[in-house]
Amino acid sequence: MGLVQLLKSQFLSQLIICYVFLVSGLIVNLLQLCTLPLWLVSKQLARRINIRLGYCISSQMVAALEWWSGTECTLYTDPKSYPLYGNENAIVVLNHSFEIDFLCGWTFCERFGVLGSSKVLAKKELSYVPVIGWMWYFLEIVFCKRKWEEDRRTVAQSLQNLRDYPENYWFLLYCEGTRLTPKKHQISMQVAESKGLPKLKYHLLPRTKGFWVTVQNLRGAAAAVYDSTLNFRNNEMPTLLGILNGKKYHADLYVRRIPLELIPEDEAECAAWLHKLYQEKDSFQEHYTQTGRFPGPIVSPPRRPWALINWLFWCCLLLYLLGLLLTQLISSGSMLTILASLAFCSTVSLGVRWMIGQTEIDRGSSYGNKEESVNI
Ligand SMILES: CC/C=C\C/C=C\C/C=C\C/C=C\C/C=C\C/C=C\CCC(=O)SCCNC(=O)CCNC(=O)[C@H](O)C(C)(C)COP(=O)(O)OP(=O)(O)OC[C@H]1O[C@@H](n2cnc3c(N)ncnc32)[C@H](O)[C@@H]1OP(=O)(O)O
Ligand SMILES: CCCCCCCCCCCCCCCC(=O)OC[C@@H](O)COP(=O)(O)O
Repeated sequence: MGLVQLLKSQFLSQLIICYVFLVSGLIVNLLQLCTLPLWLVSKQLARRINIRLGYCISSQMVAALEWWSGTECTLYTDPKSYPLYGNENAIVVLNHSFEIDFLCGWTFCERFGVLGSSKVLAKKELSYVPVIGWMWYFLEIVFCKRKWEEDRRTVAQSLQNLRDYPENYWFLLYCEGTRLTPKKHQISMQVAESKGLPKLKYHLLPRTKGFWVTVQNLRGAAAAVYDSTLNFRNNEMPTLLGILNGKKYHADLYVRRIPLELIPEDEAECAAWLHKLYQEKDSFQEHYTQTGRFPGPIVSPPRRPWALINWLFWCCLLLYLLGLLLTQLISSGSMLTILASLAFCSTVSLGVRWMIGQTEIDRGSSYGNKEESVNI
């Protein structure tokens, strides 16, 4: 193990990264709160400011993936579609199989300049996660309870609000609705069987209602669906803790651009279209397993320096302030202050560990896990 790798694997290095993320994140959340009065005066200006503030948070995680862990992200796509990426609104359909799939998604957003404005249909529980969840309120992320009776109206309304969004965005949909586990897969395939649908080997059966409502409400605002299939080399199952440890992974993403006009308007036809899409995605994963690559040419966008620059800025600022604080603390010699500081460090460490837990499949929800949810 080299010296740099040893440094990356140290608890102290990781504690510093977490401290910078948490404190800068809370500062940004506070600044976002301050933009509230601006929404009444100029909604579009408030949105543009929040896009940049949001970038300060999400790009730190991207920088950790790209620059700290050195993870490589390869894009397989049609070179004719490539110039459109980042220059139009799009609905992204991505497989939900990995703990850091969202982070790889963010990395591609960063490389095409839409990280600050990127959107997702997220479970409501994530809105309570400090920093990320709070940031999402101001970025008009669409939350759902994964209960269609309650979601159909709120999700449609939130999507309508995005129609006049001032900057290009990608709207991410994990149509499976939850991360893949063997048990969820087994139950999901029972549902597929009961519906007379072919079984999927690598995906859960997609939930079609969210996709249909998204396509219908963003028709005319989004130009295309980006069908995206992600996998990692060497059968790796990457984790956020691995990234913080400086472990390098290699992500491969296969993207097909499908113009929105090609997607049926009728709900049942749209559902059938999505099921067919997932059967195709399954065949791409099979191809990847057999050959170690996706079909088509590689057109990879390079890393940009902005995420790293933002991260270095926050590190310098917050480590300087921490240094000042520690100097005062040591010179004061007060046992109480020293104990209070140790308590602060433990809180930061436990707080971020809890947030990382949100990304862990083993601690995932029971959604899609219960036999009673199968309508056979
Ligand atoms: C060039 C580069 C291109 C791309 C780069 C890639 C990506 C970058 C893009 C953007 C990045 C942006 C942000 C990323 C950052 C962070 C994101 C992090 C996480 C957030 C993700 C989540 O929170 S996922 C969870 C929430 N989302 C969803 O659930 C979406 C999918 N769900 C739906 O659409 C649902 O329909 C719903 C949520 C709208 C409603 O839920 P409900 O449970 O009520 O669903 P349904 O009514 O659809 O379900 C009932 C039907 O399902 C059948 N059923 C029952 N049991 C099962 C089962 N176990 N499996 C499958 N199906 C089941 C049942 O029979 C019903 O069938 P019907 O025929 O009646 O429909
Ligand atoms: C600089 C790096 C510092 C790292 C600090 C850690 C920050 C943690 C950020 C938490 C972000 C939370 C995003 C989680 C996304 C996710 O994957 O959610 C799962 C849901 O889709 C489905 O949930 P489930 O039904 O449980 O499978």
